[in-house]
Amino acid sequence: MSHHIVAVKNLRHVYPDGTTALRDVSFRIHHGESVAIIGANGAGKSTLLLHLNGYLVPTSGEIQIGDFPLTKGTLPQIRRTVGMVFQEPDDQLFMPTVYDDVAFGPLNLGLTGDDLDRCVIEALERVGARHLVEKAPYHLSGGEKRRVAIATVLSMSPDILVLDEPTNGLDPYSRRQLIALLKEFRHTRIFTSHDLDMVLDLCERTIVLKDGEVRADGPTLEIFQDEELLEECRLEKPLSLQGCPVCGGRR
Ligand SMILES: Nc1ncnc2c1ncn2[C@@H]1O[C@H](COP(=O)(O)OP(=O)(O)OP(=O)(O)O)[C@@H](O)[C@H]1O
Repeated sequence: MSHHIVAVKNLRHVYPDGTTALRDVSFRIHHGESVAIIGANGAGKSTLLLHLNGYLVPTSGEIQIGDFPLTKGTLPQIRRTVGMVFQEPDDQLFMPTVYDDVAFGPLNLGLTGDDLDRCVIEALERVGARHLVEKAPYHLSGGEKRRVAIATVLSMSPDILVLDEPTNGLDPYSRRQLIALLKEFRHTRIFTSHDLDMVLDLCERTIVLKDGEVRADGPTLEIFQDEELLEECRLEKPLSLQGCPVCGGRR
């Protein structure tokens, strides 16, 4: 299914203040893959994700989503395919009620009436936020906002789900719920996270960014067992690989 491939070729991004956030990033992600993008603070993870549906424009290089190169002309099509959950839920929620926020995308696609209601409720139920439907987003707690932000994207039924730090601010129960939800999602998943146990649990493949470059790209377990690589990229092994006396340790 070529229409779900994400291909990034020689991507470079320089911010207007002269900061080079991405230097020469290339990779290909195929349909159904679950891929983590990890790296220390400032490695370029958010900058990279924001290119995947055109929120940032490359300084140079190319992005292809399925059969379409990402250009101004293909942007509407690509935004229907790639659902993006931002790092800050406040960047995603801007309507007076949770219902309106979750309905915004499907409404723009032409859904109305009972079909729209069903779509909104279903998306909220999937993230355990059905009870918040009438609330004002700015009254929600941080974790509730995050769940609703994810629902705004699920309501669009994207083929590719892109999430920036999805477990940030979630309590342990909600974190586990979210992991279960992401496991259920059968299409392509790409996300950044400092929650390396979640990465190990959810992603067969991990891309490590360092100073705006791909430093490693391969099977997640292999990456987490490469101590030199982790040290060089200022990363730590997931707790479950540290023989942690509290969590029992997998290895
Ligand atoms: N709008 C901006 N203008 C200038 N520089 C920026 C801007 N946004 C990010 N940067 C810089 O680009 C680099 C990469 O930032 P980015 O947010 O992509 O990193 P990150 O890997 O997502 O970090 P974190 O783990 O802290 O979220 C950093 O040096 C950052 O200071």
